[in-house]
Amino acid sequence: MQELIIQTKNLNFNFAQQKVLNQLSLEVPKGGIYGFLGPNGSGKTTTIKLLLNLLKSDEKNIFLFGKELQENRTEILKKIGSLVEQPAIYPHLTGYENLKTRALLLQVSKSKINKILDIVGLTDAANKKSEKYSLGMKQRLGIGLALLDDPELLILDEPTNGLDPNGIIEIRHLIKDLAANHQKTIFISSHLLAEIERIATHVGIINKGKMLFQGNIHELHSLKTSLICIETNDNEAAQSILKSKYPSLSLNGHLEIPFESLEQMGFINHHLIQNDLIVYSIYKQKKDLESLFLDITNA
Ligand SMILES: Nc1ncnc2c1ncn2[C@@H]1O[C@H](COP(=O)(O)OP(=O)(O)OP(=O)(O)O)[C@@H](O)[C@H]1O
Repeated sequence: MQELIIQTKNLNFNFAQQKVLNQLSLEVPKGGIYGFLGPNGSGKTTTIKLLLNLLKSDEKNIFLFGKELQENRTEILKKIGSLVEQPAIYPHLTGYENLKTRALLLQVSKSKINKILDIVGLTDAANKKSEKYSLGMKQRLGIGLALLDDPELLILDEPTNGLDPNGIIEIRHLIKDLAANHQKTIFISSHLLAEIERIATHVGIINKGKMLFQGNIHELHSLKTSLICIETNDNEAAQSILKSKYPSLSLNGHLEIPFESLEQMGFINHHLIQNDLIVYSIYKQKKDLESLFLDITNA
């Protein structure tokens, strides 16, 4: 079995009377990029704060690097770099100076700074005041600060929030590079399925504090059912012709029928033509993850 870097076992958490996390069991394997997906208010930040011991759970059911968090707090937290909400950056200092200040605090050698600037793509902007940085550059500096102590695990809370497309692409490349070339395990939260789909090796989907799906990205993809989309010269007539054989058929501008086989597509095409309809198009379409996510979260 794969080594788990983060594991929670039926984690619960309340804010006053509000149940925010409900029996949440996370399993984050070593070396992966785990996308933690959920709509706003679903409990992602609360989970992250619990993992970082910024919030405390009474239950001893959070394990990092195979050890219980409360009893091994110092040892565990030393191996984690994080970016939660805004990066803690001094705006009047340059990128280099921000890293140097943190390096002094952590007693990390200054020689690491240039390497980190290179990893996060800020070498050219190293001597620019960080207040002049774009939001994406600030996020990358924040990740650079989190990397200073060479953590094994990086926890990033919605790092692409508010970024322009270019900024999002740069963070995406950085995260992939950190996992592939720097042996980091990365836990990243997001409310954007398309974003997570592009980078994650594993996915957990939560809603209202409950885990709805957890698995690797291939398992998520295989959940997607394909549809046959059909356009004809008279979709309503086509609907009544096909309805008895395909009761789950739906009409959304075009006809949609769950895909079974290529033979089935051929049969439908033939059947419609035999009934004097003109078939403009008939094609197989994979249900996109966005609609899958809606299906799961509305379940
Ligand atoms: N300090 C707090 N006191 C009381 N309730 C809180 C507190 N922090 C969060 N909550 C509530 O807990 C629930 C989960 O919030 P959380 O921030 O964990 O969600 P999230 O998935 O990270 O959402 P977002 O993407 O909007 O940050 C929400 O209903 C929120 O209002």
